[in-house]
Amino acid sequence: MHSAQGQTEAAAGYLKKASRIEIQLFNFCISCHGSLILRFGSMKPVIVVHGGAGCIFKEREDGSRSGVIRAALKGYSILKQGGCALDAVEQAVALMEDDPHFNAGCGSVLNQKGEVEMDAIIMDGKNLASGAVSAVKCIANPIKLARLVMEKTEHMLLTDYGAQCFAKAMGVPEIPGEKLITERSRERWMKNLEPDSNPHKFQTDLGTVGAVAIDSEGNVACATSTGGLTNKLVGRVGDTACIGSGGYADNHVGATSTTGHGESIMKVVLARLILYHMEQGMSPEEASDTALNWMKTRVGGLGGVIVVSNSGDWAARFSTKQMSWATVKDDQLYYGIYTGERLTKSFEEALTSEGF
Ligand SMILES: NC(=O)C[C@H](N)C(=O)O
Repeated sequence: MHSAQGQTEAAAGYLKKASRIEIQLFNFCISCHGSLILRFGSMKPVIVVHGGAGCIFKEREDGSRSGVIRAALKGYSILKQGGCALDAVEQAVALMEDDPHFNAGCGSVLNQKGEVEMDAIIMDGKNLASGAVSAVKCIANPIKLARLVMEKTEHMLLTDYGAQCFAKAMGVPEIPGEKLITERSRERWMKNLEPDSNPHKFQTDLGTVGAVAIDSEGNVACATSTGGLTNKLVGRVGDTACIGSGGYADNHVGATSTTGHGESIMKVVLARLILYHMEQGMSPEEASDTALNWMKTRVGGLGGVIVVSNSGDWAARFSTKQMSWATVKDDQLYYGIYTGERLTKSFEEALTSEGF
């Protein structure tokens, strides 16, 4: 009896192993609707980035547009050279963190005390590994620290002082907080401190950054980074650092990165909700619209999302007035800011015009 059971278990174990070997050899996956996606050879890489949903002031439009285009070109170049989705999203987001047009890294909005406190998350769709940091100060690229949390610790989220100690231990250079503060974010912070101010008016100019990608091996990844909300309470942690809210990536479905009103995004767990709708058979676009609409009607929150599916379909959708976004697929760049806007250029032409 025992030995028969033992044999059965051994056979089951062998089968598990055998099917795993097959999966590695042929790299196929069974989608949620039961259809078989065979990926002999390689996937076409795709990257989608966003520079935040909200209301982008006229004077910031050009900078915002060129910032997302540059980030998408950077990420796609990595993918085109055979780099992995994780590297592509990390580098694309780091580029936007360094760009003062966005509310992430340098250019982040200020908390009530006039300091920059940043949140970031990265996730690997291959094994669902993820790393995040929240309320971090005095580092240039929170997304790189989030990746170190993912790769060098057994944890998924480090915050504030602990994250700072970890950064030090990892040799991440500390920079003066002042270096992350732009004239614009200081002005806005001061305006919001005036007794008759309306901080909500300025919350519409959000500017969080994010990226999702699929690489030639069919692996997906996401990354999101933000300074959060203007004049937020010290220690406020937003959606960006929270897995399933600020982003989610799973090779079985796809990857998504979100932006918008963080507390609303957390209430509906927006990133995972989109992937859930895709598991139920919706396209990235339908899933995004359904989830954004749900967030609007259920909790009155507005936002934007970017999505890539595990078959390389993508979407950039928002319920706010604007969201800057850019995508590269099949060596073609697509980008826009306004609802319905979809401009296009070849990858090569864009590389030249952006001076890469
Ligand atoms: N700009 C944003 O997207 C804000 C971010 N979701 C937050 O609430 O922290």
